[in-house]
Amino acid sequence: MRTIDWVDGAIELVDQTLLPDKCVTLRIETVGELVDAIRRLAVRGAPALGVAGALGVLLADGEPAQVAEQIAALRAARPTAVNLAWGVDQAAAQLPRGREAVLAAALRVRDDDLAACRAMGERGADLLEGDRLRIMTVCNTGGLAAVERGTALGVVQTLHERGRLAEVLALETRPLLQGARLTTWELARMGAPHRLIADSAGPYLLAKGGVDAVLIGADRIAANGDTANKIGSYALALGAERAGVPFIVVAPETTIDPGTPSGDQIDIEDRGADEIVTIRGVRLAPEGTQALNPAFDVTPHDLITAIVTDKRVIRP
Ligand SMILES: CSC[C@H]1O[C@H](OP(=O)(O)O)[C@H](O)[C@@H]1O
Repeated sequence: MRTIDWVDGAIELVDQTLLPDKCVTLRIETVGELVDAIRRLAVRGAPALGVAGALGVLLADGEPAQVAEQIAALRAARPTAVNLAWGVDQAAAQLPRGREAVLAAALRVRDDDLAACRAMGERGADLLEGDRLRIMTVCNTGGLAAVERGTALGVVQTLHERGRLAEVLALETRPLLQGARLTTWELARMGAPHRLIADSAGPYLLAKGGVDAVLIGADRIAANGDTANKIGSYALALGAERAGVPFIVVAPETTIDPGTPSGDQIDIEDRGADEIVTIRGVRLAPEGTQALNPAFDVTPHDLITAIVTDKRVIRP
């Protein structure tokens, strides 16, 4: 199943806001529809956003000034994952050469992601030692965060295919519950053993000794290795460091941003109070309760054991 693809002149993508209850494919035909899908996380995950950005350039239409405005809006739809802007730029750079050149560039971004995810799965599984591995992970980093297979959960899938996976402990990942809704759905489809845990249980279970490695994805890796990822990643990194458990980031080379010197310069998306004080439209906190909602945090490079990409393993 492909999370996102170019089909008969439009983007088709799985609407992840409806999972795990319904698997619905949306047909996206305008930049406005795509920006909306990105903003409400119908399509999400750094690699998938890179592909969405590249394919989205093909949807831009009108006078040159209108095309430029649409491309700028697409590029800025979410700030933290470097892949979105990178994907837009890969395709937009070909606009002077015509639509066929843009299409070729966008399809190359898609096809490169397919190859990258398979390579990361192999490289990550090769890096880990042991035949009955217990893996902890946060958010969703499977095929739903890419075109297929994904990053950290792609390593899990490869471990499972090799018969080396004992269990996955998946953090539910408040507030949008990518772990509870999406990672469990993907692990069940794989037939991989797993249990869901509350986010705050992660560091405690690491301290208890039930985890062989923490595998996470990334939205932007700064030049010094500081890594922005879903909120809760930093807490796991602290817990892993204290427990002596390897903390491994799995991300394609396209998530590394040499233009950002360190984690301090990464723009962390704040998604507003509603996602914190309500859940699926039901209010959790008293009317008028204020909230802080950083969607990502930054793990300093010195808490990261290794970064596995499609081309190499990077150690501090
Ligand atoms: C494979 S990278 C996926 C990455 O994106 C997620 O964020 P979001 O669900 O808000 O797009 C999370 O940070 C994952 O690690």
